[in-house]
Amino acid sequence: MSAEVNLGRSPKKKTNRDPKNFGTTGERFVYQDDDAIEKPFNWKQLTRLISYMKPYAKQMIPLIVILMIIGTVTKLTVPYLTGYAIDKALGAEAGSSTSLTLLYQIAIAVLLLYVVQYITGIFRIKYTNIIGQRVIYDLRTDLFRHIQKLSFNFYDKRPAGSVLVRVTNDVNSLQDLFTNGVVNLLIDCVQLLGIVIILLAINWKLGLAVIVTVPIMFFISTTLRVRIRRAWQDVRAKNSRINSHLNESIQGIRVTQAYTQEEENMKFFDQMNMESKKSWDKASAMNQGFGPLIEITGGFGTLILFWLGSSLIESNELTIGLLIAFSNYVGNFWEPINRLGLMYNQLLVAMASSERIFEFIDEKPNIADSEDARKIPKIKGDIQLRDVVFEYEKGRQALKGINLDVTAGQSIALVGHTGSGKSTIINLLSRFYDISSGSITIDGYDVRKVTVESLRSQIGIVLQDTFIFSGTIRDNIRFGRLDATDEDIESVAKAVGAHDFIVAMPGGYDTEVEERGNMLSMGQRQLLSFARALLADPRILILDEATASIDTETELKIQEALKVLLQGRTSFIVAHRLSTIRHADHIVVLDHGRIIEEGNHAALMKQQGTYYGLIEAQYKFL
Ligand SMILES: Nc1ncnc2c1ncn2[C@@H]1O[C@H](COP(=O)(O)OP(=O)(O)OP(=O)(O)O)[C@@H](O)[C@H]1O
Repeated sequence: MSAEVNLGRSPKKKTNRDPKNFGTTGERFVYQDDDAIEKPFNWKQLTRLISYMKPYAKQMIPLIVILMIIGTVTKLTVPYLTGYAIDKALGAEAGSSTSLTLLYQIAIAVLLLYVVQYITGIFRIKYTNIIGQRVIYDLRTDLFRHIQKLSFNFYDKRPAGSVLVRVTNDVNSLQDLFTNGVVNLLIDCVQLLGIVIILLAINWKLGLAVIVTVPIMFFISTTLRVRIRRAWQDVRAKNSRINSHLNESIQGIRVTQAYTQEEENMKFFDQMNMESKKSWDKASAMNQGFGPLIEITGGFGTLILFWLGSSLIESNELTIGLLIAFSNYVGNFWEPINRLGLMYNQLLVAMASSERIFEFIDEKPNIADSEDARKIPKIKGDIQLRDVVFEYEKGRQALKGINLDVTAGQSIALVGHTGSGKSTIINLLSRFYDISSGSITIDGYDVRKVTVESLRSQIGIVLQDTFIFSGTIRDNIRFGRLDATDEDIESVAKAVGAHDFIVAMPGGYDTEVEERGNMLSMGQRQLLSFARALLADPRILILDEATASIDTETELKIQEALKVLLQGRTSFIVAHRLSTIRHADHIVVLDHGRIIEEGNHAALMKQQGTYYGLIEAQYKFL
């Protein structure tokens, strides 16, 4: 696109007003909950997610696995050595005597094991973080590259906020899974297996008795955690509704005060605040119950251990040292089970996030080059519309058979009531949508048969809602043609009459403007967007004229700038100002998707038809 396209401004957004989707329903304020926050397991999706690790798998995964195995083995050796020390060095085993030398040796061995465990842990975390960060980087890049290609109809159906949430929150929520989750899952499984084997090897009877508590533990850890997490999610959802309401209230404070709606507003706020408090109380109560419940189950395991263990010691089937080692292993048991419960939770959330991310990645742009698409050569600017029919949604025609012949260099003003189809025509010319039937040709080339890039790069678009990106004024103009020199930029700014106000700004062309250019006036923003379009020097120019009223002086400046901008190009203007309409070579009057009148201003006024009525009604004060 040679000039500017504002994706944020989708003309007619449809919102899903199904009450089922609303969290808080009030008569006036309705805040929609985000999509599902968790989804059941989906192996295919998980495999697809994990495939993002593939590029790094060869390099790092073997190393991580080795570090993980060393770490686990060292960890699991310590309890055994402790038991051994008690039996052999402290003489707890029948027939053995106290040996301080052996005790020191074992203590040094334990210390060394801890050091090894610490070092392997550091490197393992380092490498898993590297993989995690790279995977997230790749995923974010893929997603951003893809959403930039998606067509207008995709954005028509989705509020900008939901797209944003996917690129930020959903990707971030996968971060934990990749940095710790996958590796921890492996470590925990290996550790659990190791402990089970050791327990059974030390004493199978005691081992079996203790392992019985595992399913209970696992059940508590997963089920209860799921419920606790949901409760906290509910708290977050309620808080985010409060935030939405706050945001809306503050933004609309002038209207609220003007209509004395403060009390009414307060009632809604109070209701939401109360809901948030209730959900917090609930979540917090559940949270407090979790720890003690785990401890009680742990205590139950210890009870079995000591009850059965003591009788095994009596019958000489177990030594005191081994019983202590056993109890240490059991202590180590809960840790991985607990983490697996956490991991299970993380996976459910990751499933929902990845589903949403992949839904975007799998969305095919509607507007894509056909297989035999060719580059359109340098455009002259002859345009033909033949029986153009278009529907945004099946069965509702926005254009009902438009025929139009435009010769290169002509300026066409599109006028008509709101919803008559003006914006639709300009959207179709640059192929933001494909027509349902008929044809649109530029210099004899059907727009569907040429590459989108070659077409759009020769069409400039200046939208009503001028989009200013954060950066300098110079950068904003340069957006029209990235290789333009500073001299080119100044020369187009001068040509459209923007130079004077730019140099009067504190930093001149290097003044930083905020995103959306709030520090610039409407007229200044318009002039900047004209400069941007002029720099791009497109053969066809599409202009959606701003409707906002501006003072007469700025109006004159804009008209002057327009003259420069339109010179020598074919232009389509969704015109709102009488002066613009009057200067157009050809005026097309639309009504309910049809052309009902066309000609120049004088001829159309003479007809005393719809155009005459429109001008009389809308422009008589200008
Ligand atoms: N993205 C969309 N999805 C569905 N229908 C749409 C969409 N955009 C426009 N329409 C419908 O198509 C018809 C023509 O709309 P269009 O935006 O072209 O009108 P317009 O003449 O430009 O109006 P305005 O002067 O208000 O901008 C209208 O009935 C409108 O509701």
